[in-house]
Amino acid sequence: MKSIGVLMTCPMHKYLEQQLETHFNLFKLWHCNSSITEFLKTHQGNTIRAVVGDTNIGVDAELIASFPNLEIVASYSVGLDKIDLRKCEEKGIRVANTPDVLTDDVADLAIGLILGVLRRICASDVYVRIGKWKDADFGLATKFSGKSVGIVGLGRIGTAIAKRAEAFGCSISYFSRSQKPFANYKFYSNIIDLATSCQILIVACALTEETRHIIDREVIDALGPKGILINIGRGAHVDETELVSALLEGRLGGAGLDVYENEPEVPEELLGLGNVVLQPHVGSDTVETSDAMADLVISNLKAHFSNKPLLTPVI
Ligand SMILES: O=CC(=O)O
Repeated sequence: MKSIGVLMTCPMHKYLEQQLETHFNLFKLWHCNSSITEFLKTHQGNTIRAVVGDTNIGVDAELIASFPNLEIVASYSVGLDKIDLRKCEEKGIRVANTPDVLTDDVADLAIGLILGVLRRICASDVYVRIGKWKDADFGLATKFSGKSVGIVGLGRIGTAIAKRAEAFGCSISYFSRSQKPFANYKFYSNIIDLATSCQILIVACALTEETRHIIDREVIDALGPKGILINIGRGAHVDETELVSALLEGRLGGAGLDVYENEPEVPEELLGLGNVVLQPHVGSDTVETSDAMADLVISNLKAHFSNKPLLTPVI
């Protein structure tokens, strides 16, 4: 497979890069200023038969049109929102992603964010480091155990979060397109009702046209001044302007965010808020999971180019 041209859209995990270099003829788009036009000045477009993208730079219509021999997109992500799936389907391009291997990590981080916001872990860490403990006790935080948790999207990650929250004695309810027969949790067909009924609302669904800004002013107000919003999905699930004003005006109790609408930009106003915990889109970024995701990308590519079924096919 050493002669098969594979294009990486941006730097990802070093191990993935090494593996791609070992098994394929790897091209790196960022060596051409991340510009396809630049790339095509020095390389033949028809050498590329596979593209590996991620949550930063995926595979859009321009890229698809530039590589006439493109056969497969193997995304180093579970999320598919940066891939033009319709175009891929139209052109008969296969698509694979990295589900399952990252579920635990993302669910762990969701719980970490809840604890971070409610127990004020980041603020109290700073309190100790800057020597304030010597002057006075830190003060009280908010209990997590036993709270009511609402989950938007009860897929693999949503279910893993639910299981973890159950272990904290939380009552679980969820909103999704349809009721899940396997789940023993209360189902809401209306997200406003879910937000009204829970204390912590967690966004864990895929980003699609239907779920863009699913967390709008109405949902935020339904969650209310004591409610906590956790987002480990995508920034665009939340109307960020509304989120910021709700936090500034005290209409929302707090937020734990791993994702933002214009990453890596984070609204300035959030940086000064003590009831907010911010992470730089690292839900699946552990050594173990990143290696497993990379292995899955390689296995999908090898399967495709050996005419075997993809391990985690999307299309
Ligand atoms: O956000 C992370 C992913 O989609 O894998």
